[in-house]
Amino acid sequence: MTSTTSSDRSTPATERASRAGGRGRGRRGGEIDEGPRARFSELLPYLFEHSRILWFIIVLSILGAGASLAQPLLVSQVISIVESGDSLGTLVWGLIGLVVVSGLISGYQHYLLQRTGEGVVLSSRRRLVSRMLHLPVSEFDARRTGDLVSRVGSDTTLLRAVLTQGLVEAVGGAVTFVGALIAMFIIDPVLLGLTVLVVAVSVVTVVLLAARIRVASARAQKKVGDLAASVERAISAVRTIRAAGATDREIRAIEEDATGAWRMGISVAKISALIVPVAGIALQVSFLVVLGVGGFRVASGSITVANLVAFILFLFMMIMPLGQAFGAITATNQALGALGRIQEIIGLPSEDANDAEIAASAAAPKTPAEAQPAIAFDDVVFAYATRPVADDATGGSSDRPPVPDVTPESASTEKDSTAKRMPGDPVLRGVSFAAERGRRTALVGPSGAGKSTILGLIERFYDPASGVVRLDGVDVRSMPRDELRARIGYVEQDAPVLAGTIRENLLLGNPEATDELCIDVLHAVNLGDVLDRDPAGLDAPVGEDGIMLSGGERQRLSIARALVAAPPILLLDESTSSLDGVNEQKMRLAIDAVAADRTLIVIAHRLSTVVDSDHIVVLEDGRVVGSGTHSELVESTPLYRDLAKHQLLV
Ligand SMILES: Nc1ncnc2c1ncn2[C@@H]1O[C@H](COP(=O)(O)OP(=O)(O)OP(=O)(O)O)[C@@H](O)[C@H]1O
Repeated sequence: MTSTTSSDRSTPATERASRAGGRGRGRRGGEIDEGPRARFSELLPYLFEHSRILWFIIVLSILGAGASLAQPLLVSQVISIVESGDSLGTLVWGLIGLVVVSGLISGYQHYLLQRTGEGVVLSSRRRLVSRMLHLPVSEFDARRTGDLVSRVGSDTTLLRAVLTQGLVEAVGGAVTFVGALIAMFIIDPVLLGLTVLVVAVSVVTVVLLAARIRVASARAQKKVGDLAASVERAISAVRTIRAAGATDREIRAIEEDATGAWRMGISVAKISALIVPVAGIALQVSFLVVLGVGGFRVASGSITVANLVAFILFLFMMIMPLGQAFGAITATNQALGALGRIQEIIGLPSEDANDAEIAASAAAPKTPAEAQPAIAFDDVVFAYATRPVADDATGGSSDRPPVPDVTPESASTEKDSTAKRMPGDPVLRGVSFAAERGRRTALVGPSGAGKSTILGLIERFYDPASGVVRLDGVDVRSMPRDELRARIGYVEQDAPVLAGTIRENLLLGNPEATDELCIDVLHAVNLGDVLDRDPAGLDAPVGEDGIMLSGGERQRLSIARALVAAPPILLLDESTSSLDGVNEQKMRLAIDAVAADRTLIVIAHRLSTVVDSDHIVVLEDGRVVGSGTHSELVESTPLYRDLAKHQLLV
């Protein structure tokens, strides 16, 4: 493992790189692109999921439109009857009834739309989260956690607006619009001609502005992602930041991101502020034109007063849906901006996308499983994929991270072990070793030698560029990942304790585990006393990141979590953090208990943990430079001898 802090460990490589280069994109003035964009057709599947209810809402809005359209006709009749001095009879009641019915329809429709909007948000979140948690681990190396969280929390909510702010209502609005247009044509085609002229100008303006809304909205969402990433970074490292006296600097940096988000939000607001009054202005200008010209036409006897009133009411009805349509255009464009960010993740291949292909090319076992070591590495070469920081800086691109072109030849090129490794250079360069079944194998070597990477390849977080990793003689690439991982317990270096209770942590890998098993395992790793501390026992909370436990307890709880699943093979990446004598002793006893009946591969930073291992593999700069028992290695391997000397073991 590299000597990073635990908070660094949990943050992707490109973020670390971008921090080093000046804290990322928001700071590099001017280079903001609008990121991924979605097409309208990509939005449709989300709407089609609710097609039944949407059809029902459309029918309701057509009914509502009919009820609204009937009102001016009734009003016109009322005026004519009043003018002729006849009795109004039931006409007024009919009018009142119509107003009530259209109010009820619109209220119910509004509720259904909100509900369906929430449904769209829910399904987009489901798809996004399900894909996100199945992405290859390398994707998380290259993306910012806060930005991913913001896609789930914030971008998805913009999809709701498509429904609640118009798209479906616009369908009913279209009926009202067309109905009003026809009625106005019948009443007075000349007045209608003038009205259409005014309205056409406003429609063209809105269409031109709409495209800019989408771009501005996508930028705004991306800025919100930046903000979330910065906040996540500051909160996850809050202690380090406080201790370093960097709180105010972090606040300023976050404020910069918040201001960036605000600025983009203002851009959206400015464009929509242009769109919203366009409908109002269209209404006012057409109203004035109709009133002025209509007055003349009434005076000249071309139309009656009752018809002019009906025309004006229809005019309102025609303009109102236009406002809805403008709202729908704005909301849809905003949603498409957000959908681009959602689809970017959903469109990424999942971890197991190419598994069938890879499995077909995997090496077949040559000897029966029983005769094979539990884990074997055969001339394994591996390099981490590189992704330019700029990509991350634009919120990540949908391109796959470039896979480095590593060949066994390039990997075996003799290199000074002190030479600086460049991104994309192999981290493992022809590693071969075997971990025998039921034995304890230790991996030791300087920081950055590639020890944790080896465990990552066993778990298939990554696949080798060449060479084979075998489990019981079978190429791990030919096994379903679930099956592979079910046979292996993995305790990461500084393994995270999940916020929640002790029980929730223990049941992570085995939800069926009984309380007895959990308690036994806690005792096995010397954690029995945490149960006595809180009357809640297994249900005692551990705090965010296990903050209510000591460093040593957190490590042992992580081991206990792996043990509850009773894996035949356990990979243990010992923490680099120093433990006091008592804790180290407890840790050693825990490892002994763990090793008793299973294959254990342990990465040891303290040689004292591994001197009595059955087999020790010494790594340096991605190569195996020695293997054997402690006493053999002290004799045969200078690097091991030095390490042992440093740690006062010889
Ligand atoms: N996710 C990653 N993306 C890119 N490079 C990585 C990643 N993880 C590790 N590396 C690099 O690979 C090299 C080997 O790292 P690894 O963590 O395997 O070393 P290690 O021997 O376990 O170190 P340590 O003893 O400090 O934990 C290091 O140079 C490290 O910077």
